[in-house]
Amino acid sequence: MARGYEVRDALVIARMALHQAIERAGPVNGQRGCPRPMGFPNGNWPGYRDDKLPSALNFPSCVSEEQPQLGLYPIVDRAVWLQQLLPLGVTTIQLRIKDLHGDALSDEIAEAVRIARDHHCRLFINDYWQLAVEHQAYGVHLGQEDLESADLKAIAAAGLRLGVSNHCHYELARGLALRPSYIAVGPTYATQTKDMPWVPHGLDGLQYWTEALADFPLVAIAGIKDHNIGQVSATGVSGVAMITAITDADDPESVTRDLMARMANGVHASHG
Ligand SMILES: Cc1ncc(COP(=O)(O)OP(=O)(O)O)c(N)n1
Ligand SMILES: Cc1ncsc1CCOP(=O)(O)O
Repeated sequence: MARGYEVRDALVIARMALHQAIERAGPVNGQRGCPRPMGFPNGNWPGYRDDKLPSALNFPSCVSEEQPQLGLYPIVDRAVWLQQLLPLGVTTIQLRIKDLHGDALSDEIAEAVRIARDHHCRLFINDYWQLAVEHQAYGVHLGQEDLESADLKAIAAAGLRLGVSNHCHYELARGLALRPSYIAVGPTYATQTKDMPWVPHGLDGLQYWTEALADFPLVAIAGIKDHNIGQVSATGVSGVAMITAITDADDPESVTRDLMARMANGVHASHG
């Protein structure tokens, strides 16, 4: 807490530190049981039990030998974007609709699922998990506050993948307990696209998450653009999610090609 963490984060970090110290404890100078000096804990996540959430549902993996990374992960609000972006080689995309209801919403999701299937693209539906299940989308993306209202068991039983948003140690302990298919962490940088009451983690923060969450495909989000995607990618994240860098571009197709190239080349291309 002296470092400015909230109480819940501080408790998670303290548990990680304690368990990591115990795990690393060993003979020092012939004396047994002395904890080895260590820095900030980057593993030994505490098990988190929440009466309102099921645990360890083991959602299917979203990476495979053929598609080992999530890659560039555009987030769009209409199926027509999939028609435009998937032929370019985008292999992961999210449909995040905030302004449709009823049949219009359902039709838009059905259309996106159809296009994604034709292109063998991993389509995650934001929030609308029932419609994602109904139309057999590839996966669902949920925020922390959505986790309690969604029927996570039904999503898992239908074989859909799950991605979860996380912003801090406490949320990660909670999110990890579900064994989701990927873990999104952010904000990496400041963004105007969504109100975020969190201090941006920056590249150092993101690098820390990649070490602390080495077993999970990680997705970075917020404020990621052409000038920083190379460095973001070089931290070792599996996916790089973005909205406005693509959707506000004058030429979204050319920008998407450029972003994919910069991602593939890692930090080298970001200086180009
Ligand atoms: C990849 C990815 N990461 C984070 C979010 C944000 O999701 P959520 O917290 O549910 O907020 P809204 O998107 O519903 O505003 C995301 N959609 N995708
Ligand atoms: C939906 C969402 N969740 C966390 S940040 C964000 C918006 C990211 O948008 P941008 O890529 O334009 O910064």
